[in-house]
Amino acid sequence: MEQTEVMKPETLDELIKVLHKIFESDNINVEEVQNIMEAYDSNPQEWMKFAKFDQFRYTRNLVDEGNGKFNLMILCWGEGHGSSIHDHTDSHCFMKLLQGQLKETLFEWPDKKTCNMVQKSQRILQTNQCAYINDSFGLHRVENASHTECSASLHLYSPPFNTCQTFDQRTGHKNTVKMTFWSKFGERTPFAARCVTERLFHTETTVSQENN
Ligand SMILES: N[C@@H](CS(=O)O)C(=O)O
Ligand SMILES: [Fe+2]
Repeated sequence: MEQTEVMKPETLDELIKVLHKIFESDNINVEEVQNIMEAYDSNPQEWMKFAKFDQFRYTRNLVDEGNGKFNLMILCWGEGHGSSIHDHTDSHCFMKLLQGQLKETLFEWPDKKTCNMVQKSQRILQTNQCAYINDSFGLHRVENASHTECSASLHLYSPPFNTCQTFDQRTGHKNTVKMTFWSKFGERTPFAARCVTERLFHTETTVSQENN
């Protein structure tokens, strides 16, 4: 696949511009995106306005809607926060560490008969590193294992999605989960809107609304 020369985005804005350009095409070169995201040296001054933490759970903060081609967001992980085991709804998922470390544990899809969840591998992602996953790699869980430091990561999902499946590690049972934003473009998502969404999802479907 054709790859434009690997350039180093000097700022987050520049990175976003390059990503827009790359995703104009329908053929995505995963390595190219990964390289470009990794080449950006995280500068907290540039992304601080998006990074809104919660005391209890990791938060998802929308940064850019990528002309409908991708969603770019900053996830904020307090000490000990983590996600459930989940899939990525047939999308590309790039995850670049902006601050701190994150532990990523990879799992096989549960066995159809036994429902067993098998752990494949585990790694620690360091600041500025960019990981990649899609459903063909399996499932993962991400955790900030630190008890003293928070972490922040920049995620790009293409195409964008707002539900995924989570899996119980012991039983392999899955749940469909709606994924919401804690903030959008630096502004906290209105409380009323969040409540309405929650009510709709709890009464009209059985989809639970939470981070995964
Ligand atoms: N995929 C997760 C974050 S992570 O644990 O990879 C999310 O978008 O909330
Ligand atoms: Fe994920």
